[in-house]
Amino acid sequence: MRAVHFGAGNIGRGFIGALLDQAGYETVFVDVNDQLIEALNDKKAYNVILAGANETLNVQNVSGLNSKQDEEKVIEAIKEADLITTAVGPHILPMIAPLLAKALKERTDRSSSPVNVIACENMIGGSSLLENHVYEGLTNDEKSQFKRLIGFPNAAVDRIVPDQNHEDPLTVEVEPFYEWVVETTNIIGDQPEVNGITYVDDLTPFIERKLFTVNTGHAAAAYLGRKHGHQTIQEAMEDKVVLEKIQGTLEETGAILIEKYEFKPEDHQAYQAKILERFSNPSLTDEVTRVGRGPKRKLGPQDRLIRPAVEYFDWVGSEPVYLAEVIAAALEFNDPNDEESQEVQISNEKYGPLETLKKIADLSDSHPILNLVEKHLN
Ligand SMILES: NC(=O)c1ccc[n+]([C@@H]2O[C@H](COP(=O)([O-])OP(=O)(O)OC[C@H]3O[C@@H](n4cnc5c(N)ncnc54)[C@H](O)[C@@H]3O)[C@@H](O)[C@H]2O)c1
Ligand SMILES: O=P(O)(O)OC[C@@H](O)[C@@H](O)[C@H](O)[C@H](O)CO
Repeated sequence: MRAVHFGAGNIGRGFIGALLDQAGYETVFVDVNDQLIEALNDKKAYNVILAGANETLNVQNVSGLNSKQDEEKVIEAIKEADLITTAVGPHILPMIAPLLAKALKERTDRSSSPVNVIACENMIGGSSLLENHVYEGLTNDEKSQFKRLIGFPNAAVDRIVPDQNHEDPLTVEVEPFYEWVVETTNIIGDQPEVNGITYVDDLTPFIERKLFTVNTGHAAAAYLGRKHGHQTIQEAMEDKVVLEKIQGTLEETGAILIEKYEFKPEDHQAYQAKILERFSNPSLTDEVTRVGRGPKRKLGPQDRLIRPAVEYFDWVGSEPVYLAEVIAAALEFNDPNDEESQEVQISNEKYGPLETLKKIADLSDSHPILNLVEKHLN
């Protein structure tokens, strides 16, 4: 079986690539990083170290292509693929869509064999977003052909993979835990057979539980950790003041999730506890700058901070004070190497942080979250 995976980065190599190899796929990684592509073609294998578990997986049957320089080869690989996956980041999905569309058009012109495209990104509806971008340049006939042959099932992926620093650029150290949930609704043809994928009929509770617990908690640790002078998530978790605020934030998102999806409170508490333990994993060093990257995206209306903060008023009927503090810290997150954080800082200076927040988070002038956030702004 053959897979094409866009994004040979941390989650691409450390999670999706590893599971695809175990399931018997030959994987072509498509990326723009020449160092990674050359190393993949040179070695045809790489190591995934399970941090703290004393276990290393050797992932084989892999190769690399550059999405800009090897366009024809990417198209050929997509024509032959049994599965297509991505882990490039939500902002890159629109950029890979034109090449994907071109390749899928050539594929559907010649073959009636169906294929599924699974976006493994931290967002709600990642595959649907990619599908919309892929459909942008299609004629109505092409759209109906795609509807018949190309599935875009949405997914939730969970595994903490920090930024890497090894002599071999392909080696990747990951936490042992993982979860990959795929929605059956939009699958065309057979479900991809990958050990480790859990298929569900409705992804909504799974993606919301993951994004608004793992990623909201992580964002709290990163932004409040940075504010309190910490370099890593592990250091932030050791600071009692920060930890208490992370726990408070998770209680707020938990209250919404329990109410909305009727999760048993004790099950959700166990889920939260497991996540806090994962954040503290002493075998990992996860920089607050990685976890806090892209604050503009993370302050978006559907993302991990604003969506639960806004929903808290309706579902719980009181004020999300911890979420408000994290939102304020996200607005103040200043990493010179992070383009989005710099954009936010420039906007803060020009228009003020509340105006910046209103614009990024698409909030009305009178939204009650604004007053709560203001209390925590320096
Ligand atoms: N790292 C984690 O802990 C983790 C866990 C779950 C989900 N995710 C999600 O997975 C996605 C990737 O995150 P990551 O941590 O692996 O990031 P990363 O930066 O390590 O990897 C992204 C890869 O995409 C490549 N890329 C960029 N532009 C491209 C293009 N036009 N075509 C092909 N490849 C391109 C980059 O060169 C890089 O190798 C994100 O959506 C992230 O939210 C990450
Ligand atoms: O990848 P982002 O930027 O959306 O979020 C940063 C981290 O919270 C994230 O990568 C987690 O490590 C991951 O989602 C764990 O499953």
